Amino acid sequence: MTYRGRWALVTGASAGIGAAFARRLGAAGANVALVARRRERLETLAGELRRDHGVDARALPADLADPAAPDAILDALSRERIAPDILVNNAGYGLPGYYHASPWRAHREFLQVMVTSYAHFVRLVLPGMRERGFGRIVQVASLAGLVPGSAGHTLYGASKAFLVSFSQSLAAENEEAGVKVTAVCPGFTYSEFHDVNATRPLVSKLPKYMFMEAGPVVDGALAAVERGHVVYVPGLWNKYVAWLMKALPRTWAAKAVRRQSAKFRRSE
Ligand SMILES: NC(=O)C1=CN([C@@H]2O[C@H](COP(=O)(O)OP(=O)(O)OC[C@H]3O[C@@H](n4cnc5c(N)ncnc54)[C@H](OP(=O)(O)O)[C@@H]3O)[C@@H](O)[C@H]2O)C=CC1
Ligand SMILES: CC(=O)[C@H](N)C(=O)O
Repeated sequence: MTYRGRWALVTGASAGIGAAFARRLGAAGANVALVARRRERLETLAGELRRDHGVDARALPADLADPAAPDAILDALSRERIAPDILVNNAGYGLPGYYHASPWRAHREFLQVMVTSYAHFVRLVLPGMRERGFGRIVQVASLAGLVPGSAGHTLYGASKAFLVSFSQSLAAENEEAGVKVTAVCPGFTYSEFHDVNATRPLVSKLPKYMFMEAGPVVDGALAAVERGHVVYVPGLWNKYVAWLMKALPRTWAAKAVRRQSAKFRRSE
């Protein structure tokens, strides 16, 4: 699939899965608007995309914990007459510990980044996509959004379950308008995610077959959105876990998640 001449907006583009999306989309000919907090990383990546793929690229540093950020980003793009045909909602992190152990501000900001900013970006780009009869919306959820909640990182699985359900409704509402929507649900993926939330010592003890590189996750996600696959789980192991969690009685699945997640969720 070529996206030559189209603009993509990628959040969380300064590292990991988001940076992989930006590179794959650039390689497919898309111009790419890059959003994250680390300006220097975005500018370096924008230069790489221009140099390696001959596409246009913009660095748009922003903290998505700021409720005004999505409007400011789309206003900046609109001033340059840029209207995204592709949105990759990806920015995210894990907030370790039990719910009562973090202040409400930490939870409020988490929900702003992981849930509200996603919904806000979609609302800002969707009308234009529908008018043009073309749109691709990829929302990076997680396998954690398809399984019962774990102890620790309390809002994480819930935020990802929201993205799965939100994407399903968006797909149903917009299929006729030429707008395709996919929630991609990776399992453990090599990125900075587990360094940022200081769980690397825990997850590094997990079997390697539980992990995937970001590139194949992204390749699968882009192929999934093109074929209209609304909830996409990359990798055989993750597909097996998703299937097992659906096949088991809920109480058994919840017990299994509780047992397994104790190995990689921080309780403090
Ligand atoms: N890695 C994994 O095992 C899995 C990850 N996921 C999901 O994938 C997505 C990407 O994570 P991943 O690539 O792994 O992790 P990384 O930590 O490598 O990348 C996270 C990205 O999100 C950005 N980000 C974080 N907080 C903010 C903020 N407040 N404002 C703007 N940007 C922000 C970071 O940029 P910066 O710090 O520069 O702001 C960075 O670009 C997340 O939604 C995560 O939940 C899902 C399943 C598995
Ligand atoms: C980052 C992830 O979503 C991973 N599956 C985890 O739960 O840590």
